[in-house]
Amino acid sequence: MRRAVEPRKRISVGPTCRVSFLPAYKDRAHAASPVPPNTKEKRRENPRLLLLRLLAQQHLSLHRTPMAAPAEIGGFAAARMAAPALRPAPPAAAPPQPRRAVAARSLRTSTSERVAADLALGTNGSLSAQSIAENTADNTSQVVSANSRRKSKIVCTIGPSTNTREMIWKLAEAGMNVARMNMSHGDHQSHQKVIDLVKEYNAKNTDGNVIAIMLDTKGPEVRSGDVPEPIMLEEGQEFNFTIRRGVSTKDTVSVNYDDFINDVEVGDILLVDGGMMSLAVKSKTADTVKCEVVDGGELKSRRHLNVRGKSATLPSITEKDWEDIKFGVENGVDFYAVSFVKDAKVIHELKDYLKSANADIHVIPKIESADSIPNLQSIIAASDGAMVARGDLGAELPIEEVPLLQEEIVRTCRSMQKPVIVATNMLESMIDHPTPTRAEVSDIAIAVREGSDAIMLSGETAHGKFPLKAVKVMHTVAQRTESSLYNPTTSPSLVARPQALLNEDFSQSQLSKMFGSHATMMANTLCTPIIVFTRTGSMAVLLSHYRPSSTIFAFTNEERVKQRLALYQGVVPIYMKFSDDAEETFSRAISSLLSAQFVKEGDYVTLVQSGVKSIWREESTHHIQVRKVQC
Ligand SMILES: Nc1ncnc2c1ncn2[C@@H]1O[C@H](COP(=O)(O)OP(=O)(O)OP(=O)(O)O)[C@@H](O)[C@H]1O
Ligand SMILES: CC(=O)C(=O)O
Repeated sequence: MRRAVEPRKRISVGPTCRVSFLPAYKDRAHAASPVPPNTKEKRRENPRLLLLRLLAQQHLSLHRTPMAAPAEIGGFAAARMAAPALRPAPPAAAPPQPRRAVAARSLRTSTSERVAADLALGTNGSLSAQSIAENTADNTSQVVSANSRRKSKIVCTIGPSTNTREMIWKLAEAGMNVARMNMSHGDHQSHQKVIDLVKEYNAKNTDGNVIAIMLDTKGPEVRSGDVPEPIMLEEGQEFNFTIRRGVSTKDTVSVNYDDFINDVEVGDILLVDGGMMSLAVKSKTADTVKCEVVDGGELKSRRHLNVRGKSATLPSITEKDWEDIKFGVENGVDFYAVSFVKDAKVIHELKDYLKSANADIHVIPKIESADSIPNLQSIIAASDGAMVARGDLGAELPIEEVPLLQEEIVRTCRSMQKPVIVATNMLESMIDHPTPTRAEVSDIAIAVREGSDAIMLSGETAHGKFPLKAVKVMHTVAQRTESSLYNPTTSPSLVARPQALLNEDFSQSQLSKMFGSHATMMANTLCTPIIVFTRTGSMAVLLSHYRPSSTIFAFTNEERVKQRLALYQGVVPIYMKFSDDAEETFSRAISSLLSAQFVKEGDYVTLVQSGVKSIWREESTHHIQVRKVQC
């Protein structure tokens, strides 16, 4: 059954119709604005008005033919030149138009010779410029509902507290977006169980709650051996680490790495569990490192050891990691989080392997090694995102560097349009307590404000006492922080971006960027969610990069793409088969959003349709429409 979008008929209109739309919108926009509309000067400053006029005069959508036609560039050049003329025209040039003519609901530009804006007219003639302006200005409820969806994604580490069917379901319902399996713990059998449970959940929940699977490699980490029970380390006592296997006494324990003896020097500081305990190296024998405890505590089984300021000389991907990577390929996981990456070479090596194995798995390097910092740009450029792995980062480098590095890594990923995860200790106290510290709450808020795509829970969900409460706290804090960030009327940077883009070359990717930016502005201005149709995921990723104020509902006909998009900020990925008939596809998409109660009758939605494999037509197309949802 085809339903859900308002039937419409397109009419080509000239500039007068565009002008007729603007005064009605303008008056309404001013009515909602704190600035009284009583002078032309003040009208000129109204960002909403300026934006709407820009959109209309730039003939918003770009229609690309496969060959880059000079006319396309001309279209944009014309738009640029038109910009100064956007100032309010003298009254004589902007006569009031009949309200019936309205309807800037569908703004479309062809950049062939015909450069025209198609303005859609509702068949009942009811959607006037005034009505859309009213709807926009009085659209508070839609803004609230569209924004009430959390945009930052939550990664949960699955461990003994959460590796059951019941807990995976509850975590998903509480807000988990990505399930992380740490290959430093457990075995393939236990991880297989988790993968199967997550896949079962995904198969049963097809309405937008998608859980991606991330396999986190152990990497070249140095760990102490198993101990039958925790060993208490007291400040000032002597304690030894030996490369002999299976040793566990009250003053000596094994390490799993033979070159530990060579990597460590007298005077080094050894950190246990990222600094929870520390020891100073006093002397060495052929197989044992003798230390004095600086900060004591309980040494449990398989604790992580770092040497302050040094990376281990092990290869970034160890033999165990290759086994785990193959396990990931067999199970079709969505992401690898790769531990202790030092340079881009290892990313290329892994990607080459994945290509040869025909495995479409994205690679997220964990930035945690001291050696990785000088190579940050090239590592991220070679990858599909990054994780700020603050635990080891703060052990290999001075702890006070962590916030600055976090900011830099987030910024670098954002500039390359790659997703970034901030990880470790986010709600550490909730491993044992049902409420977080205020500092932890602020930490989440900072990660969200910095623009991270995802925030991660480790021990909180893996072995903590309150895994569900931790997810709920993370959800609530992220959502509250976002509500202070995504206010279209106070986001001037969104208005500034296109000008920067105009200075770039008009390659296909630049046009896509410009289009994504415009679509974001349009959705922000009209306070609508965005619906994007994407076969490869790239336009959804681009829209996520521009951080629109409302949700991005990304419809894709590729399961892999749907899974992967679960990590991206603001994106709700939904699988759907595309019809050959674009209208049919739109209608089905709106119907599924209606039945999942993501939208309701009367809401406006911004439909974004673009890319080289567009559903709209054969050739590459960029197209934006705003439509009203009707049952
Ligand atoms: N699959 C698992 N099986 C058993 N215990 C686990 C599992 N995953 C995690 N844990 C427990 O939860 C703790 C926190 O998990 P996390 O993933 O942060 O590991 P980690 O060892 O602290 O550090 P890293 O993230 O650097 O590998 C672990 O130290 C371990 O005790
Ligand atoms: C996540 C992780 O491995 C770390 O923070 O060290």
